[in-house]
Amino acid sequence: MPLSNLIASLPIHPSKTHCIFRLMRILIHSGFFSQHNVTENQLEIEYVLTDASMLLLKNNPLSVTPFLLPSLDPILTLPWNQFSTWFQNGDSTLFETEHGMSVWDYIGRHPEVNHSFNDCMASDARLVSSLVIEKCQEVFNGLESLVDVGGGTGTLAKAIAKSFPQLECIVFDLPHVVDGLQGTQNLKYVAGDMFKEIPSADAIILKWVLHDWNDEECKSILQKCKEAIKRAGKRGKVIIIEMVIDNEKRGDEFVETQLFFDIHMMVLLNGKERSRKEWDKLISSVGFNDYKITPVLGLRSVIEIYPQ
Ligand SMILES: C[S@@+](CC[C@H](N)C(=O)[O-])C[C@H]1O[C@@H](n2cnc3c(N)ncnc32)[C@H](O)[C@@H]1O
Ligand SMILES: O=c1cc(-c2ccc(O)cc2)oc2c(O)c(O)ccc12
Repeated sequence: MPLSNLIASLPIHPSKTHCIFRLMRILIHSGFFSQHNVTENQLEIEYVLTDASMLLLKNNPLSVTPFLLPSLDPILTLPWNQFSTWFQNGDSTLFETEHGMSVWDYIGRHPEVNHSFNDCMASDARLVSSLVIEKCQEVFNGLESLVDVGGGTGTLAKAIAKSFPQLECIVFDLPHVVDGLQGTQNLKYVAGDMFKEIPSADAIILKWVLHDWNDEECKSILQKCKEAIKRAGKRGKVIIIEMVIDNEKRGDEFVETQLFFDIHMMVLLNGKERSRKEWDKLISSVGFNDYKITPVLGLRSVIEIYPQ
């Protein structure tokens, strides 16, 4: 779209029209638009969407807007003002300093936030599911049963159950997340607490769960996963979908986004993004002796871990 059309189609005051060129200039610089033509006349500059901005379109089924918009909610932005207080008190997160309780208690007590959080996660899971199914088919070969632990409202498990109809899938999450949700022929919902007991299966999937917790909590979750796959009788595995911070192999902007997400986890959830070395230490500390990292999901990787 030429700048002249863009200005004409926006409901802005005439005194502000010159600001659109400057806004578009920084959006080009940050990769959300590119310039289609070369011209000396600003009003004739034509802008086109990039891969990044395509993901923000409302009518794109893989749109990430439902994930990004809640991030601007004051419930999530106000805790960022608490760094100074938080560094001097004993609270485990800045979220707790701001709201007086953990994210999980807050979500459990506010149904509208529970709803928006689950939508946010479902939006991310839609994008990741399409990539996992397209690029990681072999991860699911030979499996008969799978539990998506902390699987939210089941977006990822539903996509896997549909693509692999021989696979019996369970979405396991807290009662306020899964109660009342309807399963399908090869997918059911089970409510419970992953720190107590996880249903048995050949494989456990943990997408965006471990980065919510500290190392000790992750060890307890992985221990419960190990017991669950042992009870199923086969060798089994745990499939983790998370970031692997790898400064040596990745570009600066890529690592910067991962490091920023790490601070997001510090603000909200006493969790963290882990480097290759930290994953290695965590995985081996729970007696998983073999693992494979496949970095095919943009900022995230598929990490398959196997018990002894
Ligand atoms: C960040 S969300 C990830 C959701 C989903 N895996 C995804 O990536 O879209 C973490 C999930 O863990 C669940 N969770 C938190 N504590 C849990 C517990 N003790 N037992 C089971 N699930 C839990 C939350 O309810 C939430 O759905
Ligand atoms: O990006 C997020 C946001 C949240 C979140 C949203 C709404 C709330 O009231 C609290 C937290 O939680 C996240 C999360 O648990 C995660 O694993 C990744 C990203 C986010």
